[in-house]
Amino acid sequence: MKSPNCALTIAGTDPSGGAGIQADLKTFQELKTYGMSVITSVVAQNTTGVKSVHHLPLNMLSEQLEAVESDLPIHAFKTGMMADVEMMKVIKEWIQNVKAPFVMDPVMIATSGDPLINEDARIYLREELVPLTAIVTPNISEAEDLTGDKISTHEDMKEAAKKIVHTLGAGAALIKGGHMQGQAIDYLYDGKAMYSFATERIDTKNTHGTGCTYSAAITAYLSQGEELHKAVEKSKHFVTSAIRHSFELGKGNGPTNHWGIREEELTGEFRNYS
Ligand SMILES: Nc1ncnc2c1ncn2[C@@H]1O[C@H](COP(=O)(O)OP(=O)(O)OP(=O)(O)O)[C@@H](O)[C@H]1O
Ligand SMILES: Cc1ncc(COP(=O)(O)O)c(N)n1
Repeated sequence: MKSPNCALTIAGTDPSGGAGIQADLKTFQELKTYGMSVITSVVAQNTTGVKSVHHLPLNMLSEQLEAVESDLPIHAFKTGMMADVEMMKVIKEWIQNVKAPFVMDPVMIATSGDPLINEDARIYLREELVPLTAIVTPNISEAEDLTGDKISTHEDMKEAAKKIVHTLGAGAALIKGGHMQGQAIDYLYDGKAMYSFATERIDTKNTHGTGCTYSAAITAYLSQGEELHKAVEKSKHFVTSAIRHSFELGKGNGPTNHWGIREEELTGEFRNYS
């Protein structure tokens, strides 16, 4: 059998299975991508919020990265929760030797409102890691944090995407509009063109892990050699299906359904995107 495309996630955990490493691996699997994972922090969390966090020792982080990289191919990788500057320094050093597209989900705050990264780390992430990315995928508040500009309109979202590429040095920026009013519209700017991806807003509170799932899907498609804007288009489709078929599980914001896209294939429910 031919060897598969391989994707790696470097992120924190979610024992309730909807976000973090667990969401990433489920997404890779659904998209026929061999999934690998390096854990940064063990997070005691569920659909209602974060209870406590344990950061792995730095040597365990670098040894996990080395274990994967020295033995298996990495066709694309993503980062999620990286809680402090020391961890980011280890990851940055490792990235210098890896020739694969880097997808950064600049995780700062969980859907529940709990912070997942400290203040110094936000600055390091912006100045040292964003310039290494193929694409960075902030939601509105993360884009505001990265650019220092308030975002109230769709024009503001597009300006933020341009600033993240031209001023901060990202390869591309995808600004996610899940927290805006009206349709769920995301903007992708790759340094040349601006693309928009729009879907209807699904009336649900069960959006735990949408950001993780979306960026993991982009990573999976890039590992398959898909062009960036096509990878985002297909991933938007994937995450929308996951939200549309999300689960009423737990007492808070329930998780998305990583096999939602399969439900739609079965029922022929595909939607169009622009
Ligand atoms: N209710 C919804 N209906 C349809 N699409 C949605 C909805 N909420 C979010 N999305 C979409 O889900 C994706 C994730 O966007 P969002 O802005 O929620 O990211 P995030 O804030 O990182 O995720 P999270 O809310 O899990 O932290 C985007 O494509 C967004 O447009
Ligand atoms: C370990 C970890 N990483 C990221 C998130 C963000 O998840 P969400 O997509 O719900 O904001 C999370 N809750 N936990």
